[in-house]
Amino acid sequence: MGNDSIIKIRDLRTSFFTQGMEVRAVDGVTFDVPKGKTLGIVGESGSGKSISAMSILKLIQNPGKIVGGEIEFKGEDLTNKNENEMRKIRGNEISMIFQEPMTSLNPVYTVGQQIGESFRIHEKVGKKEAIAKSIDMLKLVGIPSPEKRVHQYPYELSGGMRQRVMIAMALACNPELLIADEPTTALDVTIQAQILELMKDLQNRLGMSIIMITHDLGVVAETCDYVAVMYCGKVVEYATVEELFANPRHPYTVGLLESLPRHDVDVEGEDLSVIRGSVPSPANMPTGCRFAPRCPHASEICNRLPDLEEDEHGNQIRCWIYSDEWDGDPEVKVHGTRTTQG
Ligand SMILES: Nc1ncnc2c1ncn2[C@@H]1O[C@H](COP(=O)(O)OP(=O)(O)OP(=O)(O)O)[C@@H](O)[C@H]1O
Ligand code: NI
Repeated sequence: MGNDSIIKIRDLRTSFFTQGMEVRAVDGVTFDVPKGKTLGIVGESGSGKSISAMSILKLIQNPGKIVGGEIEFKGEDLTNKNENEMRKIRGNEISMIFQEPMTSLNPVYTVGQQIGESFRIHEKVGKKEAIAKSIDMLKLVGIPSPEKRVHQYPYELSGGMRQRVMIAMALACNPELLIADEPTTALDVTIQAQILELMKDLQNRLGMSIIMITHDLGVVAETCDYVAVMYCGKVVEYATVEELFANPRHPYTVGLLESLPRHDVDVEGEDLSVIRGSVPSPANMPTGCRFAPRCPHASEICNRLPDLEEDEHGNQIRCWIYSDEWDGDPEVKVHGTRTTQG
């Protein structure tokens, strides 16, 4: 990967300090986003996906704090930048789409004022030109009658329209990196498919890189080139989307895939295989592999924390099974970590 990455995250750590305790929301996260590609970040609720994204933009607020690591964007470490420098990067070189469009759009400004603000700040254009450019953006994201819509307020639009406006805002500055945090979760499936299609199309035309945060593996399969699987603030597996689905290595990834409803087999009356147990609480975090208490293959060595190691395919896996030191069932190493026949 290396040099053709738009952003390289190295050992990123973000913690919240509450009630005399350190909650390590992001606990040593490492990943790259190759230029012009889409990286999906998946994982159960609370695994640190959104906090990772907010850390990249340095939007973490008290009692949260980035406590370590590097965020190398176009060769520069963002962790060293001050608020002024970050403001020039946000909504310019890197922009973000948040999950809930209604809370991210300002109810007292028109669509055009909000999209246009980006042009006025970053390109220093006048009011009229900003509106004209906003209309172009609305066209780009497929909003009908943009000349009318540009003067409307957020409450006058449907949920799908508002999410398109959010995308238009995020794209107004022609960002090199777009971070989309569950951009379609709140929308119905038809609109969801349209929005994802639109993002892909815009990526092809504008050449931007995307970080797509989702817990929907269907969305990942449709939109991503690479995937980082997160568990308890750590990346446990990083692979191309093809490899991840065809050849998942980490037992947690396998569990996620096995918990997907399958359309090819009749599962009626059968329990869907879901990962046993639940995510450990921050106060009770295992010191070894975070997934060990839920892992069907856990062995003695899993009491130690495994590193994220690259294998011969360039995939990265944080699991002892794939190391020379593996002391558990040797069969697992040979036949993989699947618990059911695939
Ligand atoms: N304001 C806060 N104060 C204390 N802890 C926080 C705060 N915000 C987040 N956390 C901690 O960070 C962890 C990761 O949160 P994050 O929002 O990144 O999860 P996520 O993977 O995006 O989950 P979801 O899929 O539900 O959006 C949480 O489990 C929580 O322990
Ligand atoms: Ni989140």
